[in-house]
Amino acid sequence: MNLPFANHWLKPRITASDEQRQVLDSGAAAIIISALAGTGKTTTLCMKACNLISRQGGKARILVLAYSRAGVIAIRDRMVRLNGVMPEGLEVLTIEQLCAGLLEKQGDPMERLEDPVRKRQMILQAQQALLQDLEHEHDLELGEWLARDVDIDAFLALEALVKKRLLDRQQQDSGMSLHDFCADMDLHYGCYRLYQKYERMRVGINGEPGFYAEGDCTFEVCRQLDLLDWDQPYEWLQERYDAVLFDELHDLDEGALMVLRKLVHGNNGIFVGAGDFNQHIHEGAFSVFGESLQRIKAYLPEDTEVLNINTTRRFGAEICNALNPLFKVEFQPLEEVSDAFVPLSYDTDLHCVQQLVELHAQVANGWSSRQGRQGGDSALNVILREPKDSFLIEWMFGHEGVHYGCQGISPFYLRKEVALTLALMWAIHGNAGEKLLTPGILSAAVEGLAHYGRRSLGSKAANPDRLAQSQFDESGWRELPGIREGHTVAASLHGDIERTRRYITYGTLDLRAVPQTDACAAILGSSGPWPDDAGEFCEHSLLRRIFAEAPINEKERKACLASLKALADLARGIPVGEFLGRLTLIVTKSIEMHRSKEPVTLRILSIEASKGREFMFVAVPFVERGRFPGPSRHEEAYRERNMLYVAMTRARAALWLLEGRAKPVRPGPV
Ligand SMILES: Nc1ncnc2c1ncn2[C@@H]1O[C@H](COP(=O)(O)OP(=O)(O)OP(=O)(O)O)[C@@H](O)[C@H]1O
Repeated sequence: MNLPFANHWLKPRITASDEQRQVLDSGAAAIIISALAGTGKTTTLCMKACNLISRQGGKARILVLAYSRAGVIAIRDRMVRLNGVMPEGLEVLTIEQLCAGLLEKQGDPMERLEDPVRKRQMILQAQQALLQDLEHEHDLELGEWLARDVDIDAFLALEALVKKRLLDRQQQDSGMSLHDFCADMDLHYGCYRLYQKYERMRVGINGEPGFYAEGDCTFEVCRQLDLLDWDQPYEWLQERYDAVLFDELHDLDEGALMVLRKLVHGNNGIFVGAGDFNQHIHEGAFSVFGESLQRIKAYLPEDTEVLNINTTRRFGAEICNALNPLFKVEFQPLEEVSDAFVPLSYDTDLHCVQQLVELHAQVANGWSSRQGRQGGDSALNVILREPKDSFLIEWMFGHEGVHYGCQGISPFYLRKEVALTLALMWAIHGNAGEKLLTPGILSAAVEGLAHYGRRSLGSKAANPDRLAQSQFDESGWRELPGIREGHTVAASLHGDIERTRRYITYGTLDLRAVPQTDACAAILGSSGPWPDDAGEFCEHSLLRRIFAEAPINEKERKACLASLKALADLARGIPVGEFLGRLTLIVTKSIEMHRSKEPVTLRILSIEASKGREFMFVAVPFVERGRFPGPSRHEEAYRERNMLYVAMTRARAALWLLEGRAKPVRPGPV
């Protein structure tokens, strides 16, 4: 195939199109731009920001918000492309970052909770505390439900829903009992009660949260706003900016909308928001965009203008023609833009990755030599639905000596569950004096050991007196090694197999310690025989036991087992020593290339990391019905469709769609 040669993306001259000009020239106090991917929404917001700044002699304070971190990166990128540098006076943040900043300014202590295992522990303590409370309440059904294992995933989904949709407030306004409200909204009553207990413990009796997990800062600001009358000003968002611009309006939930409303009504100049409902991909989240554009408009001034931009500036007619029937949308291309859409079929995963290797060679050699590596980004960007799909890609490209980078996912050998498996392989089969694995892999393995074994936890029950006072008992956590300590331990294990064995068995390098009793220690204690085939090793029942017993939620457990399977598929038929040797070679070569700043010619990205961004050459592999788009409940099916839409709309020059021959997605619609 001849790669398209087009000037539009080699020397982009960015002057506002007529559609964009409407936004720049509008005198409305608020504007909503509703448009498809690549039509220039982010660029238009950046143009508007530059316009306002220059009109105010460079003195304007402008807040540009995005829902996701990837969205923030995209705004910065477009701004630099447009303006050369980030203008002064511009703040680019996610809503959660904005809210975290406000809480910090208020002087609240801001402990962040990012560790999912610790969060799980908190939920289980809330369960214990609620069970204690129930001694005074005779609700047999709830008692029985609570006495069983709590489904952590269900809890997290309900928590996200309650916080994003501000359901507590809705329940109070409804006047219904919690029981009736849950029945009415199809929510699990027991789970809601548990959520309330967890929140009570998180926030404490004095209303000062002990910690903030992702989403809690926005929720806290919403709680503060809720205490105000509808039109009462909120000083932290009052007259702070000359304009507020919002990208990714399609992801807006009720909580974010509440914050946005206060910004818009707080004398912060004009408001411009942009969104594309097809890109709403947040799990279990709720969008007020799309059908309910009215909901947003109700929060904005009366003269809010809705403007549509139909012409995509990212890609040309070929990609538009592929997308329109597949997603039932109406992309309009610019005539002068040439692009290529190339559908390919594969029979097996190996066949799919072999085609990626060929495409990469075509892109890296053909294209960059024609451009003398001057013409911008000549990497192939592979966008994946599932992290497990990167194993075979990394393994094959690693063997080819290709310098690749991962965004939104870690290289497979640095994922905790994989690194732990590799360390166990080495500890069992390795020989003294060998320098297999790298300090980075061992560091991830030490993290894995703490994460899946959670060794010092669980042995110590939470203090019932603290629980009775609605307080978490975190004493067990303080004993766990911190991340820095983990790195130091890992560095001392590198090349020292005896020490590694000891660390896995005892969970410490302290010679007075007693052996652990968990699955990892059991593996080293077992007399074997352990298979020498690296693939069979990964499938061993004792290894699976680590993840079966780990204090993780079902989603993570499934992901760990999927990782093990993907690793087993790579390693099958290769003796452990050879497998670890080959892997170590790939990793050390990659570290060398990174150190010598060799350009990355292959990028592997998650959908989330690709959102809001664009690349010259994009391949979307492993596209099959039931895989990508994946299986989902009816209400979540739009999400799978939208993820494919996001992946397929990232290309500027060429898009390769690799579809499973047995279950292709085309002709569609998805
Ligand atoms: N007026 C213009 N002239 C030339 N190029 C433009 C213009 N407006 C936008 N572009 C280019 O079009 C491409 C898409 O723009 P942008 O990323 O802003 O679109 P978007 O609608 O925000 O995309 P997404 O929906 O994926 O977030 C970018 O390469 C941008 O530089």
